[in-house]
Amino acid sequence: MIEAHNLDAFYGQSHILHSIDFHLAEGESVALLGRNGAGKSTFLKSLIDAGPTVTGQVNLLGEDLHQIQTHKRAQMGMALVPEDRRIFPMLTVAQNIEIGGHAAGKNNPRYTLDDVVEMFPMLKPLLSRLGYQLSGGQQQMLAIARGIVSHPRLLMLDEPAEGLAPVIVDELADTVNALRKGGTRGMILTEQNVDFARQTTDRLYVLDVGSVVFSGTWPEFDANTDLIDRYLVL
Ligand SMILES: Nc1ncnc2c1ncn2[C@@H]1O[C@H](COP(=O)(O)OP(=O)(O)OP(=O)(O)O)[C@@H](O)[C@H]1O
Repeated sequence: MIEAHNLDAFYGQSHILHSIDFHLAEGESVALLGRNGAGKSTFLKSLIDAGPTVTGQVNLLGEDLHQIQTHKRAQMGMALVPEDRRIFPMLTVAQNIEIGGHAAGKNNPRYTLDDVVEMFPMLKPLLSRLGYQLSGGQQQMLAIARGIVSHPRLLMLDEPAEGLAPVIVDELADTVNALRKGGTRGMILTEQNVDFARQTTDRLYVLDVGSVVFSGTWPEFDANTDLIDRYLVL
C-alpha cells in the first residue's frame, strides 16, 4: 500500500532520518518503535508531507507522492493522528469528529457521526461536551475517531498510548484492533509502549537516531534479546 525507499528527512540543516526503507501491505498494521527523538514522528510526518523536507521515494498504491501536497495526500486516504492530539478545546466532541470528515475528498466515502459512535461507544455520552473538558484517554479516543471519519486507507497513529493509564491503554488496544478488523486497510503506529504495539500490530520496525536498526516480526524481535536494552530502554 505504501512504501518509502531511501527516505531522508531534514528540519532545516538538521538531518533527522537516514535512508529509510519501509513498506506496508494492504491490511497490515505495523509498529515503529524507538526512544524519544529516534525520529518516529518525523517519519510519519514525512509520509504525509507535514513539516520536514524529504528526499527519496514515497509511493502510495504505486503512485509517486513526490509532487503531491499534504491535503491531496489526505484526500488519497492518508490520515495522521498526531501525538499532541490537537483536539479543538472550544468545540464539542461531535463537532471535533465532524471536522475530521473535511479531510476526505468530496466524493470519498466517510463515516457518519452515528457510525463513529458505534466504533467508539465511550464517546456517546460525551458528544456535547467541549474538547477541553475531556480526560487524556477521552481525548485520545476522540483524536482517533476524528482521524477515521474520512475512512482512511492508511491510518497513522503517533504514540496513541502515551500518557494513558493502563486500563485505558487496554481499552485503546481493543478499539484499535476493532478498527483493524473493520475496514481500516492499513495502519502505522509509533510507540514506546512495546506491549501496546505488540497487541495491535503484525510486525515492527525499530528506529534509532533516525535509522532503521531492526525490521521483522514479533517472534523475530523477541529472538533478538538485546534489542530492547540497546534501542528501547530509556
Ligand atoms: N520541528 C522541528 N525542528 C527541528 N528539529 C525537530 C523538529 N521536530 C523534531 N525535531 C528533532 O528531530 C528528531 C526526531 O524527533 P521526532 O519527534 O521525530 O522523534 P520521536 O521518535 O517521535 O520522539 P518522541 O517519542 O519524543 O516523540 C529529534 O532530535 C527532534 O529534536
